[in-house]
This record gives sequence, structure tokens and C-alpha cells, in this order.
Amino acid sequence: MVRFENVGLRYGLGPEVLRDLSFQIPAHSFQFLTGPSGAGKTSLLRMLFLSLRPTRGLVNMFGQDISLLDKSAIARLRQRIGIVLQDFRLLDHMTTYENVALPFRVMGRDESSYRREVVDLLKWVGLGERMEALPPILSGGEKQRAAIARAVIARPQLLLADEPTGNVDPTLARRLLNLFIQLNKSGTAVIIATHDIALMDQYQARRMVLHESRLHIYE
Ligand SMILES: Nc1ncnc2c1ncn2[C@@H]1O[C@H](COP(=O)(O)OP(=O)(O)OP(=O)(O)O)[C@@H](O)[C@H]1O
Repeated sequence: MVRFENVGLRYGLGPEVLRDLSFQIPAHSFQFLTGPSGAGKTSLLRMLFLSLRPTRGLVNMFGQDISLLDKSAIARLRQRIGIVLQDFRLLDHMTTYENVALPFRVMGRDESSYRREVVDLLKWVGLGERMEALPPILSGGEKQRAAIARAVIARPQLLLADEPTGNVDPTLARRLLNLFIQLNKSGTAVIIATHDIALMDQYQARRMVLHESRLHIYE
């Protein structure tokens, strides 16, 4: 599903923040991405979301060499990827319900075909009472859950999550991890970037560890 070969990344004229990354993400797989602060986890997730191009090396996503794709092809590939970023990126003028329903709207689906699904997921993540609220009045943990719900609602083929349990208590973190595990069992490949060792210890999965710009994989 994803293949990186000798990928390097630098910002501007700075040093390479990621170097010689070679790995594959198989379909249906589950992995944690970890490493110290500043190791490049967010940068790697952004490359996987095709919002950042590598400075060198080959990136192949869903069987396509991304260096050959134009903007519209990249936008189409992105529809197969769900992402939860640390700053959530919720749209402030839309309600929580509308934010979570957005992937279905982008696909051109009729609201009657997805309303129940969106409402059920919002209830499941504990936002049943916040559906009509606008993001600016949500707490940090509520925004995080809304961002996660939006990323998973359309069952993407690949889910990328950057510190998805950073703003919630341990009980809710476990619940959200279970949501990712269930999504994975239904076929989505999942990559969760986290510092949270307690979270990783709760689920036996492949670990991708960034250290001094390089990636080490522990199966
Ligand atoms: N837009 C940018 N311009 C220049 N340097 C950047 C940019 N974004 C990130 N960096 C640098 O790249 C390196 C990796 O940053 P990145 O945010 O990917 O790390 P991280 O592992 O996600 O960190 P954290 O765990 O603290 O979120 C850091 O040295 C950072 O300063």
C-alpha cells in the first residue's frame, strides 16, 4: 500500500531531518510510530498524507509513484487516507456534526445515506450532546474526538493519527485505541504516532521508531 525507498527530507537549506527511510506499510497492517520530540514523526505523517514532498528517494502510494502525479491525482489519492493532526484542523464555521460528515459530503453522498452513521459515531466517542456545537467552544479533548471521528467515518484505506490521545484521560485513550483497532480489523491500515508508552503497551503491534533521523522497525 505504501513503499518508501531511500527517502530523505530537509526543510529549506537545513540538514536532513529524515534520511534513508526505506519501509513498507502493508494493507490491513497496524503500527505505532514513535521517537523523541523533534525526531520527525509529524514530518513523516505529512509525507504519507502527500502534503509534503520528500527531498530525495521514492514514495509509492497505492501503487503509484507520487512524483509523477499532478494536483488532482494527489487530491483523489488523499480521499483514501484519513488523518488526525495535532492541531485538529476542524472547520470553525461548521458544527461538530457537519465537520464529521465532511468526508461523505466531499464524496457527493446524500445526507440521508450517512446521517445515522455520523450520529452513532459521535455518540460513541462521547460527543452526542455536542453535535450542534461549533468547534471554537469545544474543549481540547472534544476537538480531538471530533477530528478522530471525521478521520475514520468514511473507513479510509489508510489512517494516519498524530498523538491522537494527547488530550484525553487514560480511560478515553483506551476507548479511542479500541476504535483504531476495530477500524484496522475492518481493513484499514493504521499508523499512530505517539510518545505514549502506556498506550503502545496496550496493543501488540509493529513499532516504527525514529531516532537521529533514521527509522528502525520492530516487528
Ligand atoms: N516547517 C518546518 N520548517 C523547518 N523545520 C521544520 C519544519 N517542520 C518541522 N521542522 C523540523 O523538523 C524536525 C522534525 O520535526 P517534526 O515536527 O516532524 O518532529 P516530531 O517527531 O513530530 O516532534 P513532536 O513529537 O515534538 O511533535 C525538527 O527538527 C523540526 O524543528
